[in-house]
Amino acid sequence: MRASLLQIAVDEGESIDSRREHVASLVREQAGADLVVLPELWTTGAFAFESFGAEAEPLEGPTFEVMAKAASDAGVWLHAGSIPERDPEGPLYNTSLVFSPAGELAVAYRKIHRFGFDKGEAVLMGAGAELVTVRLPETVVGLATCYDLRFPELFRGLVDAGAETLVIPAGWPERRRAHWTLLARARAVENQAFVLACGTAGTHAGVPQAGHSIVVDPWGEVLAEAGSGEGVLSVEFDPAKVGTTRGQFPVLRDRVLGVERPHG
Ligand SMILES: O=C(O)CCC(=O)C(=O)O
Repeated sequence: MRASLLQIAVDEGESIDSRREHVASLVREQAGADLVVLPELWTTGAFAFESFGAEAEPLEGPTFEVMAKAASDAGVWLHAGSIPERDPEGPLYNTSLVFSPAGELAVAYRKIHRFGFDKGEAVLMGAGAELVTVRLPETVVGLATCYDLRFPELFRGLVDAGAETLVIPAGWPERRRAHWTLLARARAVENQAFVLACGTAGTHAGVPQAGHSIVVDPWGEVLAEAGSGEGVLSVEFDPAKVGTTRGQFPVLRDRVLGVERPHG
């Protein structure tokens, strides 16, 4: 299976319409890949809190339309990163969109863990409440977004739902790059799954981004890692390695559930 992670920057001098077209053309250049992945909130920038409200879109808004077409033009599965979604009935959400090679929406995932403690996304957006997986021809993909990476129980839930490949778009800051690579490898090792984590390049809203998109195999080996600048991280991997790793070193089988917590 071949995946391309598009590590793009959010150039504040470029309009969002123009960025959509530019990203769509990068997706089209990946024709021949099986899966293409974009970062988190690449229309606004994950830290451009003040533009979330103004730039939020309905699920089937302009980013949806442009990305659906790009997926079908390229004939690829497209994880189109996330958008600030405006739910007409509720709050904003940080919502990831996955399109099939026919350009149809396969699944949408609303980020469960919002980042910022008492500020930013944590107060401006609602929390998703559902784990989401999607079956591709070669593997079952489990979805998570950026800060979700810090919460292992979410990933264990995805594995229990059948996930073999964990795809994580992000706008992770450079300041905590060491956590990003460490946690990506930890999620791969503990879940015996592939991790495809696509970060953002450059600086937006004054926050330098880590970049360093990374692909890790179920044994924890790094198959590919980007630098900090813009670029395409392309990688070939064998999804069957999940089954062989889980069969030969059956850690997941040894889970002990429901251990009592200490009292007092
Ligand atoms: O957890 C972190 O250090 C970064 C998380 C983040 O930037 C986000 O979720 O947008």
